[in-house]
Amino acid sequence: MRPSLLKSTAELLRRSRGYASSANPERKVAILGAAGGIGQPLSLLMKLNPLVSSLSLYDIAGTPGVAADVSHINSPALVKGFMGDDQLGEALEGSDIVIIPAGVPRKPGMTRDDLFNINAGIVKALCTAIAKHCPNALVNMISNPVNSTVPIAAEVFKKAGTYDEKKLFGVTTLDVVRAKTFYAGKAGVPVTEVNVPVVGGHAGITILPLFSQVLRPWTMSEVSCKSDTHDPSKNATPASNSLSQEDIEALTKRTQDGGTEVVEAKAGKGSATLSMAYAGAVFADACLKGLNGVPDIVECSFVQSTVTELPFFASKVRLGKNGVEEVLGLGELNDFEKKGLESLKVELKSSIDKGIKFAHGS
Ligand SMILES: NC(=O)c1ccc[n+]([C@@H]2O[C@H](COP(=O)([O-])OP(=O)(O)OC[C@H]3O[C@@H](n4cnc5c(N)ncnc54)[C@H](O)[C@@H]3O)[C@@H](O)[C@H]2O)c1
Ligand SMILES: O=C(O)C[C@H](O)C(=O)O
Repeated sequence: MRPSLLKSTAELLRRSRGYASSANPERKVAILGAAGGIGQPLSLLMKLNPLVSSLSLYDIAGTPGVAADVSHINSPALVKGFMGDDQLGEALEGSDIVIIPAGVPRKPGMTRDDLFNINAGIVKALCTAIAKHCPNALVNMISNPVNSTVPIAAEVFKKAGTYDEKKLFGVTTLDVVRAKTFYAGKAGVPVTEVNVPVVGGHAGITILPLFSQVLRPWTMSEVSCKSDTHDPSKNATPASNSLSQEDIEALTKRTQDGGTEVVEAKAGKGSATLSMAYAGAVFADACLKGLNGVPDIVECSFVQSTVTELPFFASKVRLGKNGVEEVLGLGELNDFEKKGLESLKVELKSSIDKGIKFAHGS
């Protein structure tokens, strides 16, 4: 059979089996770094997402095995593996969302910035290919240091003439996942009744959880892989008043050091992979829902921003058909949070500047 006929037959089959509709159109998701510690469980979770019709798994090695394995799962997404530079273009072609967990992870004693020298080049090369092969895709950047890799991506896209600030996201969902879990554990409240905006960036003190705004989920109907629907009328739960300032300060530090806690526990075998895959899948699911026109999808993300004087900043973002629909403000901060906000700006600015400088080749 001719390849074009094969393709249209497969598409017809999928549609006739009810996998795509006008509300849930065909969606292609590409994962770059799919054979890695995050990439593999993330590939599994995206294969389970019913909004994905085509899943493209790319890495420099190991993807044929991962793709063959994941492809046997009886969910709708058609899985294809791609390996090496020669196949990157095909992997990206037609993608609606590109998720990037490619790059090296930390070992004990390292900061995320210590990864810059290797990961900056990887991200620059991958984003150059995205600009060429799927310039309209939403990009979910996981590779560290996120505070620098997102500005690198922006500069690469600007140079290629494809930059759209609505379509570039630093994935900071794991900070939110941790803040919710740690808060619920300490306050003794069900984790499903907790939501914590985490703002700033994704490294050390640049991670600022706003525990004064501990909210009931924004009408989250299910916990797993569901993004939150924002309802500003739902305000602080009584639980937000139940912890002492000392507890809140300890929870803030634990959230900021959450990545290091995992790096040390893994003792040289990498950083968070499973919780990150979960967080990455939650964020990608939110992006897919936004693209599909589901209203009021809100997640925290590190995006181009005017919330502060810094060009990129993580805060709550409303997602829509074009990516970022609205960057939401910080809300009211208490004195502790105001101090945290001022202290993080110097480090965050320096990481952003470092990324921009690298992208310009200086
Ligand atoms: N944003 C976050 O919250 C967060 C959380 C955890 C980890 N991370 C970061 O994610 C990255 C990946 O972590 P991991 O634990 O999966 O690492 P890993 O080493 O297990 O996997 C990385 C994968 O990237 C692949 N890779 C390397 N260069 C590539 C290229 N040019 N193109 C495509 N693939 C390439 C490798 O072959 C490997 O399979 C690290 O930078 C880590 O710091 C971010
Ligand atoms: O801590 C790391 O190096 C990985 C990641 O950024 C995390 O927060 O777990």
